[in-house]
Amino acid sequence: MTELFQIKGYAFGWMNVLDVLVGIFLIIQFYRLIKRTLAVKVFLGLLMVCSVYFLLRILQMPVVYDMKEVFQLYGYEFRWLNILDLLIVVFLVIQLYRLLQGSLAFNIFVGLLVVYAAYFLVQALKMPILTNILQNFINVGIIAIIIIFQPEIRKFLLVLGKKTPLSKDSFFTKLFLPDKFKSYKEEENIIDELVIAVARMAASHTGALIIIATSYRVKFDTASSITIDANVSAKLIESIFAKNSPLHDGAMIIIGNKILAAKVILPVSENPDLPTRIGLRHRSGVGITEHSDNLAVIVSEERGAVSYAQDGTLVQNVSLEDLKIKLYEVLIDG
Ligand SMILES: Nc1ncnc2c1ncn2[C@@H]1O[C@H](COP(=O)(O)OP(=O)(O)OP(=O)(O)O)[C@@H](O)[C@H]1O
Repeated sequence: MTELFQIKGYAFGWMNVLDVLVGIFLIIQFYRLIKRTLAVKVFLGLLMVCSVYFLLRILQMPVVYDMKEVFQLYGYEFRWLNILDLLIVVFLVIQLYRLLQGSLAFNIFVGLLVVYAAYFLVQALKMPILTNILQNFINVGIIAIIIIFQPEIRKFLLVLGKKTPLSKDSFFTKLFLPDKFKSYKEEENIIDELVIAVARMAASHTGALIIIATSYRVKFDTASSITIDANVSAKLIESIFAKNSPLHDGAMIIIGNKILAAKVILPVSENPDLPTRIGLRHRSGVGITEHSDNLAVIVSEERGAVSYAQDGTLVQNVSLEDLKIKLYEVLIDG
């Protein structure tokens, strides 16, 4: 095939262009296929990691790499890219620490770091047998890490995916996906109705557990639940959670603009770091958010306080204003 153009010594032909176009087409098709599911957040997270990876690869191209040194320290030369590299690594380690903090995986993470440190130590001390053993351990360790940290890796990619340029209000989305740039009247109405209901239930100490599911594939036990399938309205929410209502026990699931079900039994969180005084309503609210990007809104019957749970973290005693901001973040910015 004839050569079309050259970039930094690389020749590009028609096939390369076709290759890129087919690649882009497949990515767009795949995105459209999964855009209403939770997987889209993971996919966007992966896309972001890949983009950063390619960016870093490109930055290491000789032309860029030959930039002038910044300074010298004990005979080592430091370049701008070394500093950027270091900053990115520090940022990632901090993010990883924040993500794992408080979970069982954190101890495993520290254990793995110790193995790594030991490996570098025995290597520096030129102890071949130990070096070999630890090296093999580390090689297998990569697969072990993926298996052990599967929920955390998923959560990490979800967090990244939420902040990608494809978020609803990003410049990129407005420019290239104008159908997403619509008015959010319906979502704003849902938020208003929810906040009104929560305010009234908190004032009357009516216990409530509302799950706002952002993915259509929310999994819950349907055997015990009652299907509602009605528009979200403050009055309906209040009547469901009213103390003498036969539907008040358990959680309510909201998906899109519909109250999908009530009386739902959710998985209870087993996180030992949750405050000991909280009961099952709060624990099950946290439980449903641990491996999904649902938001749980909880009104305490005992204290009349409002809390929400997201990504397995419980935020207690939030004001109605804070709740509204969180709902905007989940339903509109998400
Ligand atoms: N697994 C579950 N899934 C959904 N809802 C649950 C679950 N377990 C308990 N609940 C709800 O929580 C209620 C019991 O709340 P409990 O007093 O144990 O929790 P709490 O967190 O202390 O809340 P409160 O502050 O309102 O008392 C039950 O009546 C039921 O409605």
